[in-house]
Amino acid sequence: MTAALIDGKAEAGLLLDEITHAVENLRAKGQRIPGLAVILVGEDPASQIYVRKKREDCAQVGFTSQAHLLSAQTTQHELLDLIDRLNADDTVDGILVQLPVPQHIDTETVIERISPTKDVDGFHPYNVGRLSLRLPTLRPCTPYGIIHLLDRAGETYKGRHATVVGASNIVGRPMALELLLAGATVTICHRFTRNLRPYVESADILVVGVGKRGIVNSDWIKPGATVIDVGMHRDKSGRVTGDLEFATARERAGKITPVPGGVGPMTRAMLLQNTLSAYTRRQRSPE
Ligand SMILES: Nc1nc2c(c(=O)[nH]1)N[C@@H](CN(C=O)c1ccc(C(=O)N[C@@H](CCC(=O)O)C(=O)O)cc1)CN2
Ligand SMILES: [Mg+2]
Repeated sequence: MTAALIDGKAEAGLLLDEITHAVENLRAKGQRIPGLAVILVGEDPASQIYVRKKREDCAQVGFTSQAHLLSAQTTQHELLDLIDRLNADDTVDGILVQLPVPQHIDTETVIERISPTKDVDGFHPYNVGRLSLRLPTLRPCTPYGIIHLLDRAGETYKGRHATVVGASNIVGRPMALELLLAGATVTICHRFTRNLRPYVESADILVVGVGKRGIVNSDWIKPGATVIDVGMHRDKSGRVTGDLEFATARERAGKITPVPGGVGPMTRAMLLQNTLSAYTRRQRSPE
């Protein structure tokens, strides 16, 4: 069997078209346009590229955007001050701090400073708590994008076993909450899981977001399973690959996301979707 490809790039493009259309409608009615503020601390080259792409995405759909590119020496106090100003700025609907931040800054303190109503990354404990209580509001972009891709691929959840490998705050944990919300029976595997193999072998839906190649063996994939690879690795020649050995995984799976062109583009699209949702909520009930 050769798995059908889940085309994240194409799906993201469709969603961006819908958002563009929504912005055109707002413009036609003379209403305010949604705005995103992106903060980058330091000069990490990959983060610089992601921030630039996020601003290009905003321009494409017609959102306003501001970039705050701060030096690596920025103090936590200065960063929190900026977040306070953006929280109070009525033209800003979404605020995101590109991760990782430098060592001297505490990630959790920064995330908690962002108003939950503007937390378009969906990382604030308020928004993660709401997701865990089946009251999703602003949802972490990568898992939300994966659910979008699974839904569009006709996936069903009730009575199905979903295994999530990796328990990070950005991917694994919220992914498990999303799959639970959708009705799947969910297993989360992490660094203390002794024997990964049986959990992978029994997964109807497998999400791998470990950040390392070779942890999950593609030979373990249940024939016909739906496989989502969240990993992203760049080799010396610049080639981008996922956590899984793709050729073998594709021979076993029923449906599979490629890397690049799977989860990544959908993550970016969901950020815009969240910004539009934050805008709509704030228009309805401004603070
Ligand atoms: N504040 C946040 N920080 C980080 C997040 C996040 O969601 N919010 N996620 C990652 C980085 N990231 C977005 O910020 C991101 C990374 C990669 C892609 C992507 O589209 N990847 C492409 C391949 C890229 C390439 O070819 O260079 C793909 O998979 O097709 C999107 C978003 C950590 N930080
Ligand atoms: Mg830190």
